[in-house]
Amino acid sequence: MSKAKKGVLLINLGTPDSPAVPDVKRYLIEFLMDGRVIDIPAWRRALLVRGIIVPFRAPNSAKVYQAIWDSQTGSPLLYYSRMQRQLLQERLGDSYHVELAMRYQNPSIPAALANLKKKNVDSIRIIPLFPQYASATTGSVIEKVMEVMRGWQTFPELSVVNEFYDNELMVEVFAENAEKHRPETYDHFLFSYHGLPVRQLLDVDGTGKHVCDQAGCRERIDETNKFCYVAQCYATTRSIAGRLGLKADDYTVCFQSRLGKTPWIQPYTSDVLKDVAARGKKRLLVFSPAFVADCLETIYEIGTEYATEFKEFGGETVQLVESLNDHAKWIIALEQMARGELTGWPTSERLTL
Ligand SMILES: C=CC1=C(C)c2cc3[nH]c(cc4nc(cc5[nH]c(cc1n2)c(C)c5CCC(=O)O)C(CCC(=O)O)=C4C)c(C)c3C=C
Ligand SMILES: [Fe+2]
Ligand SMILES: [Fe+2]
Repeated sequence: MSKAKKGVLLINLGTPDSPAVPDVKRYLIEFLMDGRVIDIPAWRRALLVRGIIVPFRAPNSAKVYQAIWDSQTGSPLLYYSRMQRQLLQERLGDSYHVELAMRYQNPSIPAALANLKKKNVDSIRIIPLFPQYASATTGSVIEKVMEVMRGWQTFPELSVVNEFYDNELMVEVFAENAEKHRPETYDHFLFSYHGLPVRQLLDVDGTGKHVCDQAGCRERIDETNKFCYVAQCYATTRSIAGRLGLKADDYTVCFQSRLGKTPWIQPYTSDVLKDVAARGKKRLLVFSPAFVADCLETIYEIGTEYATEFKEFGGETVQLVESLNDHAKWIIALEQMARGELTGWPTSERLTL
């Protein structure tokens, strides 16, 4: 008789099945029809997404996906995610079964959960692959898992790693990857996180009125703002900057990938690029610690688009710091999360950063 196993489910955001326009359209529709991503009434979302955003955006997105798509390995996000799953399975050994899913498209969450069910696992540890908690990412993953499992008759023990923004090994890998580029040869550092509409943060403290600048989210993280994406992004930044010995003046935190006209978290990366170029900075080293794998947002948006913009503003170089990808220490961090050695809940000591 085979022995009982523990289940682990890694979940990242998702990528199209191919960079062809119909596949990119299907991906964008599933992604942007998620009410946690475009958080407006369903009928308005349907009109906006199906009638305006997807028809206009898909051809251009497809071109960008074609630019980053590898002829052998396909989407970088899926390639590194598969590698992370494989390496984690090797570290955990036979008593664990590790599945990978994407919130949108494939491999799907229903398929991964069906595999775990077939294995009759004792427990499932869900690890959304987003260091900082956001309703649009981790929240959406949790909601989808709940929706799929609703019909199950028996439930294994369930747990979720909500966030790992202050994971020491993660910080160490970003710092080591930066050191390969000789940070002393750069004159400024950016920490560019994926942005969010500001209204998606209003309820992070349960008041419905949260305002990051009043709550001090850029300066500290504590019991009052522990679920705030902005507070977690700044906390990650302080940890990486501290590990590299950077002073507050040496770096700027910014937020990229704005979509639509509503206010998103500021400062926007484009504005910061303009500002630092105007201050005479020529060489930028850019961290992207909202992602655990290189993807369209790092390789193309930072490595190509922002690099071009910075040159137009008078700068010279934008160097992206490689993401966690298949780094051995990152796989150990995943192993610790999978084994429950790190719950993802910050302890009181870790809260005072
Ligand atoms: C921290 C992770 C992410 C957050 C937060 C997030 C929010 C968010 N994203 C969009 C719209 C788009 N994002 C797109 C790509 C994309 N986004 C993330 C991660 C986060 N998104 C990743 C990892 C990727 C890349 C996937 C890949 O295949 O490499 C895209 C698609 C590409 C494009 O057309 O630009 C869109 C659209 C919104 C609206 C949002 C918050 C509400
Ligand atoms: Fe995104
Ligand atoms: Fe905040």
